[in-house]
Amino acid sequence: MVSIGTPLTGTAFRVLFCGSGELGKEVVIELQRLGVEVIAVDRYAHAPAMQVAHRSHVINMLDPIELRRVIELEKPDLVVPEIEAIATPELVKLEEEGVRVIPTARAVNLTMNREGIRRLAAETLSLPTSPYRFADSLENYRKAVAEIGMPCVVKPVMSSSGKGQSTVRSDSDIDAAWDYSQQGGRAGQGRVIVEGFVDFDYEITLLTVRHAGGVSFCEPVGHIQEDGDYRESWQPHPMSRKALDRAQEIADKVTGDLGGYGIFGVELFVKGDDVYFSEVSPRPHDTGLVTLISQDLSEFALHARAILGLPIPAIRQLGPSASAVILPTGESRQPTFTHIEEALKVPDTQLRLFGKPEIAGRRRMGVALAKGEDVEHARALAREAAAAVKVEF
Ligand SMILES: Nc1ncnc2c1ncn2[C@@H]1O[C@H](COP(=O)(O)OP(=O)(O)OP(=O)(O)O)[C@@H](O)[C@H]1O
Ligand SMILES: NCC(=O)N[C@@H]1O[C@H](COP(=O)([O-])[O-])[C@@H](O)[C@H]1O
Ligand SMILES: [Mg+2]
Repeated sequence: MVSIGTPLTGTAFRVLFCGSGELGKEVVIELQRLGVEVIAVDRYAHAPAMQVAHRSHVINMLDPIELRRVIELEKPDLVVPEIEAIATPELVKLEEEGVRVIPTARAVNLTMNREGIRRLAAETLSLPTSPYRFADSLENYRKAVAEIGMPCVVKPVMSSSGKGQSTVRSDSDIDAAWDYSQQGGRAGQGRVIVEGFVDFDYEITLLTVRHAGGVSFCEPVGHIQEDGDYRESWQPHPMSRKALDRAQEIADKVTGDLGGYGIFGVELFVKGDDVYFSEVSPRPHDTGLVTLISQDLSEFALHARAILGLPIPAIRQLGPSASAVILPTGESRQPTFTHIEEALKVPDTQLRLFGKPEIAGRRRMGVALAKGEDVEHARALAREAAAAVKVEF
């Protein structure tokens, strides 16, 4: 039996977030609705999820000592990783000592490093992936590129949202891609993955939720990425029965191995009826922001329910829907958003402004959401709404 006490008292059910960005913010809101006490942690103050949590801590989450200190101080019922950049081996130790990590410390540790999850998927679970090599010196990297062939995609093993990622199309790109990867990694320099370029027809995120009642899949989320970072997503993405079956099989296998309760974003490339595993987030996925408008239970609500051990008897898809990011470039510690009236004048359009306290360069600050007559219509409305919002620095 699940029991939830009263926040800020001795009976509270307490959840601690490692990472407090826009994805965590929506999960925190869902947990608040269920009367859960929430503690938000991140590397900087006033992060989005901190603004809706009961309290927060600012620490270097890559430092195992600081991470342990905060978890031992707060003694949460659940620790919910929200980003990859955490001292995950320390979470493995803490789990052995009885701390509950969502979905499992092993899942979080394996997926924070591309090498862990890629070897698990391709070598242990025999799932189809792009060909790949790992390298940690310029010399080995050049060898890896020669073996994989061009075009190929180079990524730091520890990075996300496309940071440090580039595609090598000709000899003249080779050294530049290495240099770029050495600047873009999040935790330490060096190791990269070189992946054969998959010439896919389309790519999807298959949101997969593992919960007390079993495994449920959301309708496939289609998306477009630029520079390795998401720009637009939509749901449902049309797929052949065969490709969808294959996608669900892959998602079931990989999330089954990672284990635990929660939502997973399984990233897949599809060519004809062939499906290739790319990577998986053991947490809500940015492309899944579309579910804020496209489903009765968003991926964030599903995560909240699953981690609490609550039932998910059905997930209702509400029709063709899309999201488009608000991704300005500028410098400010107090950006202002205007022309919001423009963005919201169309029926079935919504906006999320994340409330990030600073922008230095390019940063995702919000997202526009829309429903339409079909996916193309919804995409056009979401793009228009996102473009209408002006940011003043
Ligand atoms: N091997 C590949 N072949 C073709 N395209 C690729 C390949 N690897 C990555 N891409 C493209 O780059 C995008 C980002 O790649 P990937 O998901 O590995 O990066 P990421 O930094 O983990 O991004 P995120 O954190 O947003 O998931 C993919 O969604 C896809 O569009
Ligand atoms: N693809 C992963 C992803 O979208 N993660 C989301 O972005 C935040 C970091 O944003 P920031 O870089 O603007 O601080 C993370 O905290 C998470 O919510
Ligand atoms: Mg990805």
